[in-house]
Amino acid sequence: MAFYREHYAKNGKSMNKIYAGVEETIKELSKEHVLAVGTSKLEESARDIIKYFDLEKYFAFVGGAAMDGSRNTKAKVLKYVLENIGEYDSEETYMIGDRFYDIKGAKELNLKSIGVKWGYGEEKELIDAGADYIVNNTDELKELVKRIK
Ligand SMILES: O=C(O)COP(=O)(O)O
Repeated sequence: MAFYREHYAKNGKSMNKIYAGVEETIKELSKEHVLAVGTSKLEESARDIIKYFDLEKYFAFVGGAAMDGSRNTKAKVLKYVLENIGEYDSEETYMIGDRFYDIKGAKELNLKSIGVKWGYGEEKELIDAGADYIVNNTDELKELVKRIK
C-alpha cells in the first residue's frame, strides 16, 4: 500500500478538519504499509497541514503541486511521489482518493485505486472513473486493505 491522499478541507491549516476515523486509519495502516500523500494542493501547504495535525511521521513522502506550475495533474503528482518513494510494485500500490481525478491519475500510472465516499466526490464519479474498489467509511477501508494485501 503506497498511497494515502489527504482528507482535509481548504483555507488554512487550522481550519482543516480530519474526517472521522481517518487519523486512526492512517496510524493503523502505516504499521504494515508504506503510506504517502499525493495531492493537487501545493506541496508546501499540504506539508504544513500534515505537520499541524502531527501526522508527518506516518508518511514516507508527501507530494503535491509545485509552485512553478509543474505537477499540475494528479498523474504527474503521483509519478513524482513514486519516484521519491523508490522501489514499488504497481500490483501492490493503491491510490486512495475521493475524486474522479484520483482514480484517473492512478490508472494513468497503472496503479489500483480505492474510491472513498466520505470526501467531496459522488459515488457515481468514482464508479465512472473505474475505481477498483469503493468504500463507505474508514472501517470498510481497513477491512478492504486487510483483505487485499
Ligand atoms: O485541495 C484540492 O484542491 C485537491 O486536493 P486533493 O488533490 O488532495 O484532492
